Amino acid sequence: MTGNPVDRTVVVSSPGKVLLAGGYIVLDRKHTGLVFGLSARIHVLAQEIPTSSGVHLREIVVRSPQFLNATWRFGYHLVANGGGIKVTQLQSGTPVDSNHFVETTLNYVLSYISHADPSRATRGFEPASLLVLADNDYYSKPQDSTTTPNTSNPPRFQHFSTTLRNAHKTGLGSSAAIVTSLTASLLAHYLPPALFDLSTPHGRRILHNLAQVAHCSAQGKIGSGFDVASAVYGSCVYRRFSPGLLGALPGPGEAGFAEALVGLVDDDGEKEGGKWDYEIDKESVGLPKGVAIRMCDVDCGTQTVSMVKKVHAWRDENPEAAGEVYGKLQGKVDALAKALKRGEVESVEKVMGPFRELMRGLGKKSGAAIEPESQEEMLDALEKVEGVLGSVVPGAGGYDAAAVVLRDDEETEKRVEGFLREWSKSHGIQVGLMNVKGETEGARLEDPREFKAWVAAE
Ligand SMILES: Nc1ncnc2c1ncn2[C@@H]1O[C@H](COP(=O)(O)OP(=O)(O)OP(=O)(O)O)[C@@H](O)[C@H]1O
Ligand SMILES: C[C@@](O)(CCOP(=O)(O)O)CC(=O)O
Repeated sequence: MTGNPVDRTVVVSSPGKVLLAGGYIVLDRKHTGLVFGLSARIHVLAQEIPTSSGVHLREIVVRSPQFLNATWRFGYHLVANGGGIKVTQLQSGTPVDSNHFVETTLNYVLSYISHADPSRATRGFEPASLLVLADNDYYSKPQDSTTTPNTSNPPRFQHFSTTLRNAHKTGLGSSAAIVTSLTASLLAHYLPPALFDLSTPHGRRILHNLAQVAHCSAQGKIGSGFDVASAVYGSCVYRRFSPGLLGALPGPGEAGFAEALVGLVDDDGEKEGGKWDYEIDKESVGLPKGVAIRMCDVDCGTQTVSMVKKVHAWRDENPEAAGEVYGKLQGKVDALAKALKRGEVESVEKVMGPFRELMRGLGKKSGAAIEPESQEEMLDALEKVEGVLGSVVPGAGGYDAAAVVLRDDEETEKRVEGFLREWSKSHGIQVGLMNVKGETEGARLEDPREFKAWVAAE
Protein backbone atom coordinates (compact mmCIF):
# COMPACT_ATOMS: atom_id res chain seq x y z
CA MET A 1 0.00 0.00 0.00
CA THR A 2 1.26 3.52 -0.73
CA GLY A 3 0.28 6.98 0.49
CA ASN A 4 1.03 9.12 3.52
CA PRO A 5 0.52 7.63 6.93
CA VAL A 6 -2.62 8.96 8.61
CA ASP A 7 -1.92 12.03 10.73
CA ARG A 8 -3.31 11.13 14.14
CA THR A 9 -2.61 14.50 15.72
CA VAL A 10 -5.50 15.42 18.02
CA VAL A 11 -6.21 18.12 20.57
CA VAL A 12 -8.82 17.72 23.27
CA SER A 13 -9.69 20.41 25.81
CA SER A 14 -11.73 20.04 29.00
CA PRO A 15 -13.17 22.75 31.21
CA GLY A 16 -12.43 23.55 34.83
CA LYS A 17 -15.26 23.43 37.35
CA VAL A 18 -17.05 25.38 40.00
CA LEU A 19 -19.37 23.50 42.34
CA LEU A 20 -21.70 26.41 42.92
CA ALA A 21 -23.88 24.50 45.37
CA GLY A 22 -23.84 21.00 46.80
CA GLY A 23 -20.38 20.78 48.41
CA TYR A 24 -20.24 17.88 50.93
CA ILE A 25 -23.81 16.73 50.30
CA VAL A 26 -22.88 15.57 46.77
CA LEU A 27 -20.55 12.99 48.35
CA ASP A 28 -23.73 11.15 49.32
CA ARG A 29 -25.72 9.57 46.47
CA LYS A 30 -28.92 10.73 48.12
CA HIS A 31 -28.01 14.26 47.11
CA THR A 32 -26.87 16.21 44.08
CA GLY A 33 -24.59 19.14 43.29
CA LEU A 34 -24.89 22.04 40.84
CA VAL A 35 -21.63 22.25 38.93
CA PHE A 36 -20.70 24.69 36.18
CA GLY A 37 -17.93 24.14 33.66
CA LEU A 38 -15.57 27.07 33.25
CA SER A 39 -14.11 28.80 30.24
CA ALA A 40 -10.62 27.95 31.59
CA ARG A 41 -9.61 24.72 29.84
CA ILE A 42 -6.70 22.32 29.83
CA HIS A 43 -5.73 21.28 26.32
CA VAL A 44 -3.75 18.18 25.48
CA LEU A 45 -2.28 17.72 22.03
CA ALA A 46 -1.29 14.15 21.15
CA GLN A 47 0.87 13.31 18.17
CA GLU A 48 3.17 10.60 16.98
CA ILE A 49 6.92 11.05 17.50
CA PRO A 50 8.45 10.58 14.07
CA THR A 51 11.32 8.06 14.05
CA SER A 52 13.83 7.40 11.30
CA SER A 53 13.45 4.01 9.68
CA GLY A 54 15.14 1.24 11.60
CA VAL A 55 15.05 3.20 14.88
CA HIS A 56 12.74 1.64 17.46
CA LEU A 57 11.70 4.11 20.09
CA ARG A 58 9.31 3.09 22.85
CA GLU A 59 8.63 6.30 24.60
CA ILE A 60 5.69 8.49 25.56
CA VAL A 61 6.69 12.02 26.37
CA VAL A 62 4.39 14.42 28.24
CA ARG A 63 5.39 18.07 28.42
CA SER A 64 3.91 20.98 30.29
CA PRO A 65 5.95 23.87 28.92
CA GLN A 66 4.37 26.51 31.21
CA PHE A 67 6.32 25.09 34.15
CA LEU A 68 9.97 24.53 34.94
CA ASN A 69 11.33 21.01 34.75
CA ALA A 70 8.03 19.63 33.46
CA THR A 71 8.89 17.05 30.80
CA TRP A 72 8.07 13.48 31.77
CA ARG A 73 9.41 10.61 29.67
CA PHE A 74 7.91 7.17 30.06
CA GLY A 75 8.90 3.74 28.82
CA TYR A 76 6.10 1.14 28.68
CA HIS A 77 5.70 -2.60 28.62
CA LEU A 78 2.98 -5.22 28.50
CA VAL A 79 2.61 -6.96 31.86
CA ALA A 80 2.07 -10.74 32.00
CA ASN A 81 -1.23 -12.29 33.13
CA GLY A 82 -3.37 -9.55 31.62
CA GLY A 83 -1.89 -6.89 33.91
CA GLY A 84 -2.20 -4.30 31.14
CA ILE A 85 0.43 -1.75 30.18
CA LYS A 86 2.73 -0.36 32.84
CA VAL A 87 4.67 2.83 32.24
CA THR A 88 7.93 3.71 33.98
CA GLN A 89 9.26 7.23 34.20
CA LEU A 90 12.66 7.51 32.54
CA GLN A 91 15.20 9.86 34.10
CA SER A 92 18.07 11.37 32.19
CA GLY A 93 20.01 14.53 33.09
CA THR A 94 18.33 16.82 35.65
CA PRO A 95 16.02 14.74 37.88
CA VAL A 96 12.35 15.56 37.20
CA ASP A 97 9.59 15.47 39.84
CA SER A 98 7.21 12.65 39.11
CA ASN A 99 3.68 13.54 37.98
CA HIS A 100 1.43 11.04 39.66
CA PHE A 101 -1.75 12.11 37.85
CA VAL A 102 -0.11 11.83 34.43
CA GLU A 103 1.61 8.51 35.20
CA THR A 104 -1.54 6.93 36.61
CA THR A 105 -3.64 8.12 33.66
CA LEU A 106 -1.15 6.59 31.22
CA ASN A 107 -1.32 3.24 33.06
CA TYR A 108 -5.12 3.18 32.91
CA VAL A 109 -5.63 4.50 29.40
CA LEU A 110 -2.93 2.46 27.67
CA SER A 111 -4.16 -0.67 29.48
CA TYR A 112 -7.71 0.09 28.35
CA ILE A 113 -6.60 0.55 24.73
CA SER A 114 -4.42 -2.59 24.78
CA HIS A 115 -7.44 -4.72 25.61
CA ALA A 116 -10.20 -2.80 23.80
CA ASP A 117 -8.35 -2.89 20.47
CA PRO A 118 -7.17 -6.46 19.82
CA SER A 119 -4.82 -5.27 17.02
CA ARG A 120 -2.65 -3.58 19.68
CA ALA A 121 -1.49 -7.01 20.88
CA THR A 122 0.69 -7.32 17.78
CA ARG A 123 1.20 -3.67 16.88
CA GLY A 124 2.07 -2.33 20.32
CA PHE A 125 2.03 1.45 20.77
CA GLU A 126 3.78 3.89 18.47
CA PRO A 127 5.79 6.48 20.43
CA ALA A 128 3.76 9.61 21.18
CA SER A 129 4.28 13.11 22.43
CA LEU A 130 1.65 14.85 24.56
CA LEU A 131 1.68 18.58 25.04
CA VAL A 132 -0.28 20.05 27.97
CA LEU A 133 -1.44 23.66 27.72
CA ALA A 134 -3.48 25.08 30.59
CA ASP A 135 -5.39 28.34 30.41
CA ASN A 136 -3.73 30.89 32.67
CA ASP A 137 -6.48 31.12 35.29
CA TYR A 138 -5.69 27.67 36.74
CA TYR A 139 -2.72 29.13 38.63
CA SER A 140 -2.15 32.43 40.35
CA LYS A 141 0.18 34.59 38.31
CA PRO A 142 3.85 34.64 39.35
CA GLN A 143 4.50 37.00 42.31
CA ASP A 144 7.17 38.94 40.43
CA SER A 145 5.01 39.30 37.35
CA THR A 146 4.35 42.86 36.30
CA THR A 147 1.27 41.85 34.37
CA THR A 148 -2.20 41.59 35.85
CA PRO A 149 -4.87 39.55 34.13
CA ASN A 150 -7.09 42.47 33.29
CA THR A 151 -4.71 45.31 32.52
CA SER A 152 -2.41 43.72 29.98
CA ASN A 153 -2.32 40.89 27.52
CA PRO A 154 -0.35 37.93 28.84
CA PRO A 155 0.26 35.18 26.29
CA ARG A 156 -2.60 32.71 25.87
CA PHE A 157 -0.55 30.09 27.75
CA GLN A 158 1.62 31.97 30.19
CA HIS A 159 4.91 30.68 31.66
CA PHE A 160 4.61 30.49 35.44
CA SER A 161 8.38 30.54 36.18
CA THR A 162 8.00 27.79 38.77
CA THR A 163 7.75 24.03 39.01
CA LEU A 164 4.25 22.52 39.11
CA ARG A 165 4.86 21.47 42.70
CA ASN A 166 5.38 25.11 43.72
CA ALA A 167 2.64 26.59 41.53
CA HIS A 168 -0.28 28.25 43.34
CA LYS A 169 -3.41 26.64 41.99
CA THR A 170 -6.63 28.60 42.09
CA GLY A 171 -8.89 25.58 42.68
CA LEU A 172 -10.48 25.28 39.24
CA GLY A 173 -9.95 21.51 39.09
CA SER A 174 -6.70 21.20 37.17
CA SER A 175 -6.22 17.51 37.93
CA ALA A 176 -9.69 16.51 36.67
CA ALA A 177 -9.27 18.63 33.52
CA ILE A 178 -5.82 17.25 32.72
CA VAL A 179 -6.80 13.63 33.41
CA THR A 180 -9.87 14.05 31.18
CA SER A 181 -8.03 15.76 28.32
CA LEU A 182 -5.12 13.34 28.51
CA THR A 183 -7.48 10.35 28.52
CA ALA A 184 -9.51 11.68 25.57
CA SER A 185 -6.48 12.63 23.49
CA LEU A 186 -4.84 9.21 24.00
CA LEU A 187 -8.09 7.40 23.14
CA ALA A 188 -8.61 9.53 20.01
CA HIS A 189 -4.95 9.21 18.99
CA TYR A 190 -4.59 5.44 19.35
CA LEU A 191 -8.10 4.07 18.74
CA PRO A 192 -9.98 4.01 15.42
CA PRO A 193 -13.17 6.16 15.41
CA ALA A 194 -15.26 2.99 15.47
CA LEU A 195 -13.93 2.31 18.98
CA PHE A 196 -13.78 5.88 20.29
CA ASP A 197 -15.55 8.98 19.03
CA LEU A 198 -15.81 11.88 21.45
CA SER A 199 -18.73 13.40 19.54
CA THR A 200 -21.06 10.49 20.40
CA PRO A 201 -22.85 9.77 23.70
CA HIS A 202 -21.09 6.37 23.74
CA GLY A 203 -17.68 8.05 23.34
CA ARG A 204 -18.38 10.52 26.14
CA ARG A 205 -19.51 7.70 28.41
CA ILE A 206 -16.26 5.74 27.79
CA LEU A 207 -14.27 8.91 28.43
CA HIS A 208 -16.17 9.69 31.61
CA ASN A 209 -15.87 6.19 33.06
CA LEU A 210 -12.19 5.79 32.24
CA ALA A 211 -11.19 9.30 33.40
CA GLN A 212 -13.23 8.87 36.58
CA VAL A 213 -11.48 5.56 37.41
CA ALA A 214 -8.01 6.95 36.64
CA HIS A 215 -8.63 10.17 38.59
CA CYS A 216 -9.92 8.33 41.66
CA SER A 217 -6.90 6.05 41.59
CA ALA A 218 -4.46 8.99 41.25
CA GLN A 219 -6.19 10.90 44.05
CA GLY A 220 -5.98 7.87 46.30
CA LYS A 221 -9.56 8.45 47.43
CA ILE A 222 -13.01 8.30 45.95
CA GLY A 223 -14.48 11.79 45.91
CA SER A 224 -17.89 12.47 44.42
CA GLY A 225 -16.38 12.77 40.94
CA PHE A 226 -18.27 15.98 40.13
CA ASP A 227 -15.04 17.50 38.77
CA VAL A 228 -14.43 14.75 36.20
CA ALA A 229 -18.16 14.69 35.35
CA SER A 230 -18.11 18.40 34.52
CA ALA A 231 -14.78 18.11 32.67
CA VAL A 232 -16.49 15.59 30.37
CA TYR A 233 -20.09 16.82 30.24
CA GLY A 234 -19.80 20.48 31.23
CA SER A 235 -22.38 22.13 33.50
CA CYS A 236 -24.90 19.77 35.05
CA VAL A 237 -26.76 18.72 38.15
CA TYR A 238 -24.66 15.73 39.21
CA ARG A 239 -25.50 12.66 41.23
CA ARG A 240 -22.47 10.57 42.04
CA PHE A 241 -21.73 6.92 41.22
CA SER A 242 -21.73 4.31 44.01
CA PRO A 243 -18.16 4.26 45.30
CA GLY A 244 -18.28 0.45 45.69
CA LEU A 245 -18.14 0.17 41.88
CA LEU A 246 -14.41 0.69 41.85
CA GLY A 247 -13.66 -1.62 44.76
CA ALA A 248 -13.39 -4.85 42.78
CA LEU A 249 -11.01 -3.51 40.13
CA PRO A 250 -7.44 -4.91 40.36
CA GLY A 251 -4.68 -2.28 40.37
CA PRO A 252 -2.54 -1.52 37.28
CA GLY A 253 -0.16 -4.41 36.60
CA GLU A 254 -2.15 -6.90 38.68
CA ALA A 255 -3.42 -10.06 37.03
CA GLY A 256 -6.57 -9.50 34.96
CA PHE A 257 -6.39 -5.71 35.26
CA ALA A 258 -6.85 -4.86 31.55
CA GLU A 259 -9.88 -7.07 31.03
CA ALA A 260 -11.56 -5.96 34.26
CA LEU A 261 -10.90 -2.31 33.38
CA VAL A 262 -12.46 -2.64 29.92
CA GLY A 263 -15.41 -4.50 31.44
CA LEU A 264 -16.03 -1.70 33.93
CA VAL A 265 -15.44 1.22 31.57
CA ASP A 266 -17.58 -0.23 28.78
CA ASP A 267 -20.39 -1.09 31.17
CA ASP A 268 -23.49 0.82 30.17
CA GLY A 269 -25.32 2.14 33.21
CA GLU A 270 -28.38 2.89 31.07
CA LYS A 271 -28.89 -0.81 30.36
CA GLU A 272 -30.60 -3.12 32.80
CA GLY A 273 -28.09 -4.54 35.25
CA GLY A 274 -25.56 -1.82 34.27
CA LYS A 275 -23.16 -0.90 37.05
CA TRP A 276 -22.62 2.84 36.64
CA ASP A 277 -25.35 4.76 38.44
CA TYR A 278 -24.20 8.39 38.17
CA GLU A 279 -26.69 10.90 36.79
CA ILE A 280 -25.81 13.86 34.60
CA ASP A 281 -28.71 16.24 34.29
CA LYS A 282 -27.89 18.97 31.80
CA GLU A 283 -31.52 19.90 31.21
CA SER A 284 -31.93 21.54 34.62
CA VAL A 285 -28.88 23.79 34.19
CA GLY A 286 -28.51 26.97 32.24
CA LEU A 287 -27.15 30.47 32.45
CA PRO A 288 -29.60 33.07 31.21
CA LYS A 289 -28.40 35.80 28.89
CA GLY A 290 -27.25 38.76 30.91
CA VAL A 291 -26.04 36.72 33.91
CA ALA A 292 -22.46 35.48 34.36
CA ILE A 293 -20.51 33.42 36.86
CA ARG A 294 -17.05 34.82 37.59
CA MET A 295 -14.33 33.84 40.02
CA CYS A 296 -12.25 35.94 42.45
CA ASP A 297 -8.80 34.61 43.23
CA VAL A 298 -7.38 35.17 46.69
CA ASP A 299 -4.10 33.33 45.92
CA CYS A 300 -4.30 30.78 48.75
CA GLY A 301 -5.84 27.37 48.03
CA THR A 302 -7.31 24.87 50.44
CA GLN A 303 -6.78 21.31 51.65
CA THR A 304 -10.17 19.77 50.86
CA VAL A 305 -9.41 16.41 52.47
CA SER A 306 -9.12 17.63 56.06
CA MET A 307 -12.32 19.69 55.71
CA VAL A 308 -14.26 16.67 54.46
CA LYS A 309 -12.97 14.62 57.42
CA LYS A 310 -14.28 17.24 59.86
CA VAL A 311 -17.69 17.50 58.21
CA HIS A 312 -18.06 13.71 58.08
CA ALA A 313 -17.02 13.32 61.72
CA TRP A 314 -19.72 15.83 62.71
CA ARG A 315 -22.30 14.17 60.43
CA ASP A 316 -21.56 10.73 61.89
CA GLU A 317 -21.91 12.00 65.46
CA ASN A 318 -25.05 14.02 64.73
CA PRO A 319 -27.01 12.10 62.13
CA GLU A 320 -30.30 13.81 62.81
CA ALA A 321 -29.02 17.37 62.73
CA ALA A 322 -26.88 16.55 59.71
CA GLY A 323 -29.87 15.04 57.89
CA GLU A 324 -31.75 18.27 58.44
CA VAL A 325 -28.92 20.53 57.26
CA TYR A 326 -28.20 18.31 54.24
CA GLY A 327 -31.89 18.38 53.32
CA LYS A 328 -31.96 22.18 53.49
CA LEU A 329 -28.80 22.42 51.42
CA GLN A 330 -30.36 20.14 48.78
CA GLY A 331 -33.29 22.54 48.67
CA LYS A 332 -30.87 25.35 47.82
CA VAL A 333 -29.16 23.31 45.10
CA ASP A 334 -32.53 22.74 43.44
CA ALA A 335 -33.73 26.31 43.90
CA LEU A 336 -30.50 27.84 42.57
CA ALA A 337 -30.44 25.59 39.50
CA LYS A 338 -34.07 26.52 38.80
CA ALA A 339 -33.60 30.26 39.31
CA LEU A 340 -30.52 30.37 37.08
CA LYS A 341 -32.06 28.22 34.37
CA ARG A 342 -35.19 30.38 34.28
CA GLY A 343 -33.26 33.63 34.53
CA GLU A 344 -35.19 34.69 37.63
CA VAL A 345 -32.66 37.20 38.87
CA GLU A 346 -34.48 38.10 42.10
CA SER A 347 -34.75 34.43 43.02
CA VAL A 348 -31.00 33.99 42.49
CA GLU A 349 -30.40 36.77 45.01
CA LYS A 350 -32.90 35.25 47.42
CA VAL A 351 -31.39 31.76 47.30
CA MET A 352 -27.70 32.58 47.47
CA GLY A 353 -27.71 34.55 50.75
CA PRO A 354 -29.42 31.82 52.82
CA PHE A 355 -27.28 29.20 51.06
CA ARG A 356 -24.10 30.90 52.31
CA GLU A 357 -25.59 31.06 55.77
CA LEU A 358 -26.29 27.31 55.76
CA MET A 359 -22.75 26.53 54.59
CA ARG A 360 -21.28 28.83 57.26
CA GLY A 361 -23.45 27.02 59.81
CA LEU A 362 -22.16 23.64 58.62
CA GLY A 363 -18.62 24.99 58.98
CA LYS A 364 -19.20 26.27 62.51
CA LYS A 365 -20.81 23.02 63.65
CA SER A 366 -18.11 20.79 62.20
CA GLY A 367 -15.09 23.00 62.84
CA ALA A 368 -14.19 23.17 59.13
CA ALA A 369 -13.37 26.65 57.81
CA ILE A 370 -15.93 26.44 55.01
CA GLU A 371 -16.41 30.18 54.84
CA PRO A 372 -13.49 31.66 56.75
CA GLU A 373 -14.14 35.06 58.36
CA SER A 374 -11.93 36.91 55.90
CA GLN A 375 -13.92 35.46 52.99
CA GLU A 376 -17.22 36.18 54.74
CA GLU A 377 -16.31 39.81 55.26
CA MET A 378 -15.21 40.27 51.66
CA LEU A 379 -18.21 38.49 50.13
CA ASP A 380 -20.64 40.45 52.32
CA ALA A 381 -19.15 43.69 51.02
CA LEU A 382 -18.92 42.42 47.44
CA GLU A 383 -22.60 41.51 47.41
CA LYS A 384 -23.43 45.17 48.02
CA VAL A 385 -21.82 46.19 44.73
CA GLU A 386 -24.50 47.06 42.21
CA GLY A 387 -25.07 44.26 39.70
CA VAL A 388 -23.77 41.48 41.98
CA LEU A 389 -26.54 38.93 42.53
CA GLY A 390 -24.79 36.63 44.92
CA SER A 391 -21.52 35.00 45.84
CA VAL A 392 -20.29 31.81 47.42
CA VAL A 393 -17.11 30.02 48.44
CA PRO A 394 -17.70 27.06 46.13
CA GLY A 395 -17.04 23.35 46.53
CA ALA A 396 -15.55 22.50 49.89
CA GLY A 397 -15.16 26.22 50.67
CA GLY A 398 -12.03 27.58 52.33
CA TYR A 399 -9.62 29.85 50.52
CA ASP A 400 -10.08 28.63 46.94
CA ALA A 401 -11.31 31.22 44.45
CA ALA A 402 -14.77 32.54 45.36
CA ALA A 403 -17.61 32.44 42.82
CA VAL A 404 -19.70 35.49 42.01
CA VAL A 405 -22.98 35.50 40.12
CA LEU A 406 -23.40 38.89 38.55
CA ARG A 407 -25.02 40.83 35.75
CA ASP A 408 -23.03 40.25 32.59
CA ASP A 409 -22.27 43.83 31.59
CA GLU A 410 -19.19 46.02 31.45
CA GLU A 411 -20.38 48.46 34.13
CA THR A 412 -20.86 45.69 36.69
CA GLU A 413 -17.46 44.20 35.80
CA LYS A 414 -15.80 47.60 36.28
CA ARG A 415 -17.50 48.16 39.62
CA VAL A 416 -16.46 44.70 40.85
CA GLU A 417 -12.88 45.22 39.69
CA GLY A 418 -12.78 48.59 41.40
CA PHE A 419 -14.15 47.09 44.60
CA LEU A 420 -11.57 44.27 44.60
CA ARG A 421 -8.71 46.74 43.94
CA GLU A 422 -9.77 48.82 46.94
CA TRP A 423 -10.28 45.73 49.09
CA SER A 424 -6.79 44.46 48.20
CA LYS A 425 -5.26 47.83 49.14
CA SER A 426 -7.12 48.27 52.40
CA HIS A 427 -6.63 44.66 53.53
CA GLY A 428 -3.07 44.14 52.31
CA ILE A 429 -4.03 41.10 50.20
CA GLN A 430 -4.09 40.30 46.51
CA VAL A 431 -7.60 39.61 45.31
CA GLY A 432 -8.67 40.02 41.70
CA LEU A 433 -11.40 39.14 39.24
CA MET A 434 -10.26 36.27 37.06
CA ASN A 435 -10.99 36.19 33.36
CA VAL A 436 -12.69 32.84 33.66
CA LYS A 437 -16.47 32.56 33.20
CA GLY A 438 -19.03 29.83 33.75
CA GLU A 439 -19.89 28.02 30.53
CA THR A 440 -21.83 24.92 29.72
CA GLU A 441 -19.76 22.85 27.27
CA GLY A 442 -17.68 19.83 28.32
CA ALA A 443 -14.71 18.09 26.69
CA ARG A 444 -14.30 18.84 23.01
CA LEU A 445 -11.98 18.34 20.06
CA GLU A 446 -9.99 21.42 19.05
CA ASP A 447 -8.32 22.32 15.78
CA PRO A 448 -4.65 21.25 16.09
CA ARG A 449 -3.59 24.09 13.77
CA GLU A 450 -4.39 26.59 16.53
CA PHE A 451 -1.63 25.08 18.65
CA LYS A 452 1.12 25.01 16.02
CA ALA A 453 3.13 27.79 17.68
CA TRP A 454 3.40 25.84 20.93
CA VAL A 455 4.35 22.62 19.17
CA ALA A 456 7.03 24.48 17.26
CA ALA A 457 8.36 26.08 20.46
CA GLU A 458 9.81 22.71 21.62
N1 LIG B 1 -0.55 21.97 33.66
C1 LIG B 1 -0.35 20.76 34.19
N2 LIG B 1 0.53 19.90 33.63
C2 LIG B 1 0.74 18.69 34.13
N3 LIG B 1 0.12 18.22 35.23
C3 LIG B 1 -0.75 19.01 35.84
C4 LIG B 1 -1.05 20.32 35.35
N4 LIG B 1 -1.94 20.89 36.17
C5 LIG B 1 -2.23 19.97 37.13
N5 LIG B 1 -1.52 18.86 36.94
C6 LIG B 1 -1.56 17.64 37.77
O1 LIG B 1 -2.61 17.80 38.70
C7 LIG B 1 -2.09 17.84 40.04
C8 LIG B 1 -2.90 18.85 40.89
O2 LIG B 1 -4.01 18.18 41.36
P1 LIG B 1 -4.83 18.66 42.65
O3 LIG B 1 -5.95 17.68 42.81
O4 LIG B 1 -3.88 18.93 43.73
O5 LIG B 1 -5.34 20.05 42.15
P2 LIG B 1 -6.69 20.50 41.54
O6 LIG B 1 -7.38 19.41 40.83
O7 LIG B 1 -6.40 21.73 40.73
O8 LIG B 1 -7.47 20.84 42.85
P3 LIG B 1 -8.86 21.57 43.01
O9 LIG B 1 -9.92 20.51 42.83
O10 LIG B 1 -8.80 22.13 44.40
O11 LIG B 1 -8.93 22.59 41.96
C9 LIG B 1 -0.64 18.22 39.88
O12 LIG B 1 0.14 17.73 40.95
C10 LIG B 1 -0.29 17.52 38.58
O13 LIG B 1 -0.07 16.14 38.80
C1 LIG C 1 -16.37 18.55 49.47
C2 LIG C 1 -16.68 18.11 48.07
O1 LIG C 1 -18.08 17.80 48.00
C3 LIG C 1 -16.44 19.24 47.07
C4 LIG C 1 -15.01 19.68 46.91
O2 LIG C 1 -14.97 20.67 45.93
P1 LIG C 1 -13.66 21.55 45.58
O3 LIG C 1 -12.55 20.57 45.31
O4 LIG C 1 -13.43 22.42 46.76
O5 LIG C 1 -14.07 22.35 44.38
C5 LIG C 1 -15.87 16.85 47.73
C6 LIG C 1 -16.34 16.10 46.51
O6 LIG C 1 -17.49 16.28 46.07
O7 LIG C 1 -15.55 15.26 46.01
